[in-house]
Formats: sequence, structure tokens, C-alpha cells
Amino acid sequence: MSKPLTIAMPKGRIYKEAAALMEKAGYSLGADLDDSRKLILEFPDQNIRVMMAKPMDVVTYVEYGAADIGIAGKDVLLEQDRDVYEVLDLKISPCYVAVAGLPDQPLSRIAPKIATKYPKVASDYFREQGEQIEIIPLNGSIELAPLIGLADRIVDIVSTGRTLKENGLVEYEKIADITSRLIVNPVSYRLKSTEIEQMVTNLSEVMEGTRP
Ligand SMILES: Nc1ncnc2c1ncn2[C@@H]1O[C@H](COP(=O)(O)OP(=O)(O)OP(=O)(O)O)[C@@H](O)[C@H]1O
Ligand SMILES: O=P(O)(O)OC[C@H]1O[C@H](OP(=O)(O)OP(=O)(O)O)[C@H](O)[C@@H]1O
Repeated sequence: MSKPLTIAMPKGRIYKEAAALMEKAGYSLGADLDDSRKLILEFPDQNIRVMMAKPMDVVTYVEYGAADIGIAGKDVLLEQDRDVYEVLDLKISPCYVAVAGLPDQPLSRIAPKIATKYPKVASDYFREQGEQIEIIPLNGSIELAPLIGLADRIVDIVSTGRTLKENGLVEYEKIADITSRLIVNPVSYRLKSTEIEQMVTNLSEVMEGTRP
């Protein structure tokens, strides 16, 4: 039998939706793998190996060929700009990246401070707007930054809008719509084309509702 197809799956909020999609496409990885502490799981009967990765790290495993395939948010792909093929929009875990801040605060001063865990996305966006900014890098609870005067704006994910609302913040501009994508290592795409193309076809059929 050929070497197993290695899939880097994102732990956390994307996992269950991604596993459900894979299940419908004929790959039974289990809905509760993310409850386990095990990081590499073998499915010899399906010739698949699963690596459980932090969502931000999935692209790294796929770029370096440690995994052939992965599932990653478009936010991560925009931020990291890595050498991987983005082959399919899985249309799961929808959200968007937006600029937000305290209400009625025009961005008037020179080099406003932007708090974010997406420094590249934020810099690219403000450069396109012709705006010089200073990035304040944070890893979470980004909404705190404008509340305590650390930043003039944040660039962060919005999903329900609840975090902004409960902290008295408003959205100024949407930067990009986000969903999760299937990504592939370029070398694996050539060497394991049959298995990978089969997976892409199966997943596409599930999304189009045409899978038997
Ligand atoms: N409300 C949301 N907040 C953040 N990410 C979301 C949201 N809704 C969907 N997503 C997607 O989920 C991914 C993040 O998943 P998750 O929050 O599990 O990882 P994380 O950012 O590493 O979390 P943490 O650092 O809190 O463990 C993002 O890349 C994005 O594509
Ligand atoms: O629009 P909402 O539905 O409220 O979702 C958006 C919030 O969810 C994410 O934070 P997360 O829960 O990952 O926590 P974090 O602040 O630790 O990153 C994101 O960074 C926002 O803060």
C-alpha cells in the first residue's frame, strides 16, 4: 500500500465542523479527536494519518511537507502568505476580519496604534489606505486594547459581533470575509495526486450536495 495521506487538522473551534465535512466525504476521523491529548492518529484502514495542530500552525506543517494536506482559516493564509496550494473553500467556520474601535473616534493622529494578532493583514490594509500605522502585537483579548487606551483601533475576527458589542466597540471597516480552506503541499500534490484529487472531488460533492 502507498504511504498514508497525512492531514493536519486544526484543533479548536474549526475541528468539529471540519471533521463532520470529512466524514460526509468518506473519511472517518472522529468528531471528538480534539478531546483527546493524542497528537498523531493513524487510520490504516483509510490509509490516513491525522496530525492535530494549532490552527495558526497548520500552514507550517503543510508548507514543510510534514503534512500533505491541511485545513486552515483564510485569515491564517492571508497572514502567513506561505508556499501552499489553496485548493478548496470548505465554507465552514465563517467569520470576517474587521477594523474596530471605540465609537466616534476619527483616526486623526499620526501613526495610530493598531492592536492585532494579524500584523500583516493589518499593515497591508492600512498601507492600501495610504495610512502610516504602528502595530501593537497581541495574542488574544484584542478588544481590551482600545478600552484601556493601548490602541486607537483593533484588527480582529468578528463572528457574531458579541465581543465588540459587550465591550462597547464598533466596527469601522470590514477587511476580508473568512472561511476555512483545504490546503495542499505542492510536492505532495504531484506525488499523491490520485488520493488528493479524490479527496478534493469528494469534498466538493459534499458541498454541492451531489455526493451519493
Ligand atoms: N469568532 C471567531 N474567532 C476567531 N476565529 C474564528 C471565529 N470564528 C471562526 N474562526 C476561525 O477559527 C480559527 C481560529 O480557531 P481557534 O479560535 O480554535 O484558534 P486559535 O486562534 O489558535 O485560538 P486560541 O489561541 O484561542 O486557542 C480562525 O483562524 C478562523 O478562521
Ligand atoms: O464576534 P464574536 O462572535 O464575539 O467573535 C469574535 C471574538 O472571538 C475571537 O476571540 P476568541 O474567542 O478566540 O478569544 P481570544 O480573544 O482569546 O482570541 C476573536 O478574537 C474575537 O475576540
